[in-house]
Amino acid sequence: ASLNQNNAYADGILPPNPSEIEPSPAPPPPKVRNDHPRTTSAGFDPEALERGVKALREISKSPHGKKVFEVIKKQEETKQTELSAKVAEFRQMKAQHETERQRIIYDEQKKLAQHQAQTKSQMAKYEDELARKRMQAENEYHRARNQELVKLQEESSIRQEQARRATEEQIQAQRRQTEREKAEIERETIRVRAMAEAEGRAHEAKLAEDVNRRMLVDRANAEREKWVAAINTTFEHIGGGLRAILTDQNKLVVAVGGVTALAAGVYTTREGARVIWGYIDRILGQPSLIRESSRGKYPWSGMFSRTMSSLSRHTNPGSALKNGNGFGDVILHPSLQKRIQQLSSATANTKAHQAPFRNMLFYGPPGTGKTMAARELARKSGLDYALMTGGDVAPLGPQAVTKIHQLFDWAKKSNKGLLLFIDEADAFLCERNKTYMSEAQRSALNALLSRTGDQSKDIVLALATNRPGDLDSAVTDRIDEVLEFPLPGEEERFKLLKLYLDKYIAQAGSGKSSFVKDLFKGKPQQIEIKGLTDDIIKEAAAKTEGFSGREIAKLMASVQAAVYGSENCVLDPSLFREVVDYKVAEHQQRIKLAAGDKPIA
Ligand SMILES: Nc1ncnc2c1ncn2[C@@H]1O[C@H](COP(=O)(O)OP(=O)(O)OP(=O)(O)O)[C@@H](O)[C@H]1O
Repeated sequence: ASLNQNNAYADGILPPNPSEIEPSPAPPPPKVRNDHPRTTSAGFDPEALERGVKALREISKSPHGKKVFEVIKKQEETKQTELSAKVAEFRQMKAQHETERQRIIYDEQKKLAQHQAQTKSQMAKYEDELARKRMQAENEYHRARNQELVKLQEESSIRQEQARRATEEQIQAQRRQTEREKAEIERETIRVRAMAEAEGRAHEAKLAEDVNRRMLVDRANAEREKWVAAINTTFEHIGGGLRAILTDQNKLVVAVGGVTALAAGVYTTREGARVIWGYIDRILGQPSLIRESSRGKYPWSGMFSRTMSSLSRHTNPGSALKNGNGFGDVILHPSLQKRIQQLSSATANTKAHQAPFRNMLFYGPPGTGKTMAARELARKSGLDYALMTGGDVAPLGPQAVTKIHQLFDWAKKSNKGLLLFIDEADAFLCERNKTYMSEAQRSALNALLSRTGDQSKDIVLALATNRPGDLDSAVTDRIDEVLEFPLPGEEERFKLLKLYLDKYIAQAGSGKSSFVKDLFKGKPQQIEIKGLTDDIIKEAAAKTEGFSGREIAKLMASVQAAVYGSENCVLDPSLFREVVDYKVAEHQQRIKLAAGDKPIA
């Protein structure tokens, strides 16, 4: 039985049972109270053993002893049978386990195969996808390339078109140039003819003059002889006198003393006059920084011009109201004009109430009428005005500070109050921490700042600049009114064209031009204007978009020159249009050059 049991353990069917491996101990005998235990020195109590031996002896003596052993044997056999059944049962279970394991392995392998098949199909799908994407990318690339090629072709055709247009324009420009040259040659021919005629006339005059000259020479000879005789007589007298002086010592001393005293007197008078004049000039004269002033160089020098201007205002009362709004010859956008008018009346009232003046800043592109507006503003507000240019300060070097103080001292002397207009203010009043600014310039700016620190009752400061952003912050802080002067709009250009047409062409050679000019230089030739309607001028105003007031004035001066260069001094629409077109092309060319473009050959 123990052998079978051991086999079952070895097969792993039965778990080892300690109770079965060790023989089960005999049931413990009933405990008897031992009041006097006999124990050895090692603590062993042999009493229980003795009781067991006694019980075994009793069993062997008993008649049923044999039976007891047999019962035990039978019990042992029953136990072994049970154990064999259990072993068989465990073997069956093991077989079942094996079957189950095989099934699981089979299932696992099946799953693995399925998984592999799935992976394979996914791989195939992925590769297919990749191939499709590759094809798509290739298609995209081809399409982009095609587009690029199309674009390049388009650009090349545009370039060809531009080149064709440029060539056409060049041909046209050359044609225009040829026409202009032809006109020039014609003009030159007329001029040469006129000169030849003039020369002929001059030759005739010369011949007549020769006869006159001969007569004059005869008369002059007679006159000369008369004078020579007179001089000879005079020198004879002087010689006699000198001889008398040299021979008489007293007379010689008196003569030498007299001449020396005379020379010393002349020298002293001349130097004294120079010193006194310098002093008067310093006290009363206009500072050198002022380029133009309504006060004149000396207090008395403006009298004549003031009288003349008031006379002309009386004889020609419309002169100040030329553009129909009482603003002289200045043509501005109505809103700007209104603002300046308000400012001038405010300034006039300020002066009447002895209140401090307000400083102004005019900014905008060059030639838009800033200086003219400042002059008009001063005139309308009843102030004197003085004009200086910021660019004049730097060349003065260390003297600039003195000159600035001199300027403000002079300005303070005006009884009416003075509008000090500083043109190109950015050249002088630019940011102080700029590296290229010299020490002298910085000091001059500081001098101006110190003189304008408080609100003044004598001086209105009006600054004009094309670059307001460059001004020093301390300067802009002193500004009360800021006015922008934009390029003239179409309506303003029309008015400007009419104004300068009237000034340079209609009035050219008429009695309205300056009296003094007429007196000394002779009248210019009168120009005849034919068929120049308002519509043609409006057309020119539309074409001259982007022109400043100065450019329009120059355009009309060019029209005047073209008219004088023409055969009969007549201004007709075709000549007017020709000059306008030429000037517009010139303006465009200038803009292109300014933008860094190359000029068209
Ligand atoms: N608004 C305008 N009305 C009439 N004429 C004008 C006007 N603007 C400019 N002009 C003409 O241009 C010339 C220059 O004008 P002005 O000196 O007033 O311009 P500006 O703005 O002060 O120019 P800059 O900034 O170059 O000093 C004038 O003499 C005048 O012939």
